[in-house]
Amino acid sequence: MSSQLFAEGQCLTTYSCTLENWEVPCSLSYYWRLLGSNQDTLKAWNVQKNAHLCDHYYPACPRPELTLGVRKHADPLFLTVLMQDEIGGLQVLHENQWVDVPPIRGGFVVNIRNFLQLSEFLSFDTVSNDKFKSNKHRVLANRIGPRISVPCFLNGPVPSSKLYGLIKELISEGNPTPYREVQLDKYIAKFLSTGLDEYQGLDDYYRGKKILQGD
Ligand SMILES: O=C(O)CCC(=O)C(=O)O
Ligand SMILES: [Fe+2]
Repeated sequence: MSSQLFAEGQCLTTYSCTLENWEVPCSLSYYWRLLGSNQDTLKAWNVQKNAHLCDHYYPACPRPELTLGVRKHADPLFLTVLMQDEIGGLQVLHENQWVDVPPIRGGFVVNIRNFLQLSEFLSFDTVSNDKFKSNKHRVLANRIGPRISVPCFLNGPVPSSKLYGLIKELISEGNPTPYREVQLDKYIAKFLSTGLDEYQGLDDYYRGKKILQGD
């Protein structure tokens, strides 16, 4: 029987309370501190305000070799905190190899998402950037199932035509960003209208490259 974790009554309630009390205030502040930015910018971007929980339900698959649970992708906005059940199947792309992310009871997976990578580009040199990058991941289909996972997406600002990218106090002449500013509504529209594994994320905003249609 799968998903014992989620069958234990209070699990989701506990999870969302934990996120509310711990994750949102702490983990984002932590990344923000690593950026060298102050908490006012974090508040100004409303990163902590716009989070949602999502349930993924992966039925048992009789021919897992023919398909995937979720195709390769990087999450688009700030941070994802994910609780997965004991079935497993999540993999992360590391040095061109797919590496299993085994479920750890009571543990969360934290994915850096593209927007946090963009912010990070504003504050560190290229070497540091490589350490603090949004990751590509996927989920394998499994004969055993169902598998359940519950990501909490910390989305940051509500999509609008406002431009994001430069954390002004972190920019200096010797530390320019390779990315143009991002208009969040266009960025999200492109994410939603593109196949997960075709989605180029921040590549569209890399300076010198042709950007979105109509830009
Ligand atoms: O189900 C999982 O473990 C990961 C799902 C995922 O990658 C996502 O929701 O963005
Ligand atoms: Fe994801």
